[in-house]
Amino acid sequence: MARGAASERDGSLSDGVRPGEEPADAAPPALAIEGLSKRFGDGAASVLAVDDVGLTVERGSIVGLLGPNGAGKTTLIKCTLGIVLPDSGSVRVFGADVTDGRRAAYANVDAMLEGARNDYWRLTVRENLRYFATIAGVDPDSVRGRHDRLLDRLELTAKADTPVRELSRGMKQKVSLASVLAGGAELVFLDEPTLGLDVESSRTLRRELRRLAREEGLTIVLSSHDMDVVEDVCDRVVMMANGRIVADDTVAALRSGAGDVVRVVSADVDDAVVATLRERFDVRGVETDLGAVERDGDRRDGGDRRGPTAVEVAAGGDALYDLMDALRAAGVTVEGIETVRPELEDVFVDLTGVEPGEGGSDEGGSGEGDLSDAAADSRGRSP
Ligand SMILES: Nc1ncnc2c1ncn2[C@@H]1O[C@H](COP(=O)(O)OP(=O)(O)OP(=O)(O)O)[C@@H](O)[C@H]1O
Repeated sequence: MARGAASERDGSLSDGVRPGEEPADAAPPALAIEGLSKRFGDGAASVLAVDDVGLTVERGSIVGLLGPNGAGKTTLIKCTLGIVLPDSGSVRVFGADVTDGRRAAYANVDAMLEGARNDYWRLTVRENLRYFATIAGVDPDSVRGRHDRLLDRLELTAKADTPVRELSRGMKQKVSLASVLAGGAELVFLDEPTLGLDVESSRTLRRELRRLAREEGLTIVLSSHDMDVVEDVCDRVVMMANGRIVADDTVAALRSGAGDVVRVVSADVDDAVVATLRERFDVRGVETDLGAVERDGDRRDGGDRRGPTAVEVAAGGDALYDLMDALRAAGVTVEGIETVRPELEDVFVDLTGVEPGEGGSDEGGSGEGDLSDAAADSRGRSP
């Protein structure tokens, strides 16, 4: 995003309190969205991509935006960034209404949308950081120390003077993140920031995101289909489906609120028993004697399976008694029973009806190019 006279702080991203200002705890949130709606097209063929969404993101927090393909995440982010004009609703960034003054409101906002595509590949890593600091309105010499720290923490120091085009994909992605942070943005939108990264690079990037939020007060809105990344990094998760927010809570609260799932172990649990249970209960997983787990019909075991030995069933409260009755009626001698904590992925499937990364009610894309194109346009650059 174009940034105006961005701050030239060299060690911290957070504003602190200046004389005459309200204390930090009274400061407006980094992002406040109210009643935001966006419909594409007219008449019967129109799509209500975002449907009356309200969302507040506190300073220094990391919020994960999740949802199946077509849920409205991209449109919501585009509306928030001013790339798409919403039909109704308001967006305030650090208290500033974006319709009152776009340039000022977005002064400390930036976005990394599909990673490496936004960098200048012919420039070196350090030249990219200096360039993006400059277009953010910051003298690059004044933030040299900040750039050194970013390069160090993202393990890019050895490549600082290498043209970006010569780097691996993972490194390019880390350069993109560094570029986004080079000018001192205080609110950043990161679209699939770890997509395609190897395990080590992903870990480095996650660690740096956590540190930036915790130590420097950076506010991050992160969209990802990777539940591990979301669990690892995000303070809070906002799930969207069909243009609406269907859940907004911490990972722990979402998992604990998902209801009890019990795991029943027994040599008597075979395919016939599982089929019987499926008629009355929500069977979440089946564990075979080979140790493979089948979830929601997606079998991942090999060919030589002899049959399940454990089954996971959603059975909180009275349903547990019903389950025990059903097992007894099916001639199953229970060898072990335990409560299983649902994964964030289970919560996602429950709320949206689809697996992460799959389409929701609409398989169509945005129809107007992806976010990375929009971001590149808004920043006036091309790789
Ligand atoms: N420019 C457009 N014209 C028409 N329909 C659009 C346009 N942009 C988005 N849509 C529709 O709006 C809905 C929400 O799309 P959006 O891209 O915001 O979802 P998403 O959650 O970001 O999906 P993904 O995970 O695939 O990126 C979809 O039905 C999509 O087809």
